[in-house]
Amino acid sequence: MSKGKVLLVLYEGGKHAQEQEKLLGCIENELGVRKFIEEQGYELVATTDKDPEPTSTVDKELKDAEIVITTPFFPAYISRNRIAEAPNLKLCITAGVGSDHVDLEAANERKITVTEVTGSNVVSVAEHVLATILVLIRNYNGGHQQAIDGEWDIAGVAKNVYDLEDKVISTVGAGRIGYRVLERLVAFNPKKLLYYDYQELPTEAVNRLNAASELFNGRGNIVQRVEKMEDMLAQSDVVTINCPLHKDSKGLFNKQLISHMKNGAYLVNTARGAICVAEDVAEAVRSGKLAGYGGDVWNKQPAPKNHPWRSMDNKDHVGNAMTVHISGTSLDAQKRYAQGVKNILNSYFSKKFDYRPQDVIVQNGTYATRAYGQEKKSL
Ligand SMILES: NC(=O)C1=CN([C@@H]2O[C@H](COP(=O)(O)OP(=O)(O)OC[C@H]3O[C@@H](n4cnc5c(N)ncnc54)[C@H](O)[C@@H]3O)[C@@H](O)[C@H]2O)C=CC1
Repeated sequence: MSKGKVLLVLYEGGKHAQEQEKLLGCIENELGVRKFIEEQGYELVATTDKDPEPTSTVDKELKDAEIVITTPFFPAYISRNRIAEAPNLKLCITAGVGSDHVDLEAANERKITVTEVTGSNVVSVAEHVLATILVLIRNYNGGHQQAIDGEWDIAGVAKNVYDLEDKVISTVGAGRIGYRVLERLVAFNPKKLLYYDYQELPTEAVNRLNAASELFNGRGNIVQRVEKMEDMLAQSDVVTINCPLHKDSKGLFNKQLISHMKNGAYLVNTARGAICVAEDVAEAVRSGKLAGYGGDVWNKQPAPKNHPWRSMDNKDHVGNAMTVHISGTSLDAQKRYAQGVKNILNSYFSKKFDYRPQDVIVQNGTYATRAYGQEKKSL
């Protein structure tokens, strides 16, 4: 019987892979799973060659791969066409969180299991959200640029510097990351913390945030769920997006929705680039409608050199806080999701299929989570 094949698609580490052995998420270090996979009698094929369909190495190897491991940081799109050309495919594993690069409907039709390492990088992302908000509202880039350019124009920087304290901050999506963002924001004494999510936060989770704000800031009752997105946006100084990419959230933040935001608000997106319409966001920053946009996710990754978010800025050149897709791949997160991938592989190889319930996105032809759209029913 021929060996089963595991296909692993990761980004290139180059010299960094030698310099930093903790960089498990790059192709050279292969999440540290090669020995384990080969001990199970499987073949491991690792590649960075994921585009274009249908002539890439990914396409060639999918023809007989049983398992495919991909990562959101360098997404190999497991499209409907690729699934159709992968007759042996049984399991997709996301090394990280967010499996929108897999066509979940097509996976369900084939009863392919799609898993991810839920929670492995939610703190990492929440910290990056806070950092991005602060870079923007503190006009950090403006001050730093002056410092390294030998300038000293205080007014030129201060005119775009605000405190986060006493502001209204909202999250689109109050799941594992969205909630951790709200937790961390309490320390900044916000006026209100709003969320928009078709899944309501448990009462105890809301009470916990309000109690913390009462304890630290002397003001409780700051958390509110807003039923209508536009109402939330109209009162928010800062909006952070923390929902998955699916058919209802794709292109959600377009010119029309952005028009409901406060003039001079900040928008932070560490969820998925395609939740925002790239050119509409760039135009909102250029026009000053948005005081700034920041995040680490792009609608195409790697982002082309001429992507509008690489050059967009406002008249004071302080409206852009973009980074490449790194928030969920800190070295701490890589250690967690590499271990999580190994645990999922073990559940598969052992034929127990005893995956952690929270790691399963789709299985046996149905959704195992409600996070990918309101109408999705849990198992
Ligand atoms: N930048 C990065 O490195 C990372 C990005 N992510 C992204 O963040 C997303 C969220 O991650 P988690 O919080 O762990 O997921 P989660 O599943 O715990 O929470 C997502 C929440 O969004 C809600 N939601 C779904 N569609 C919505 C919509 N249209 N409007 C409002 N809320 C909606 C769901 O009901 C759920 O409560 C992931 O799907 C992924 O795309 C996750 C990890 C790393």
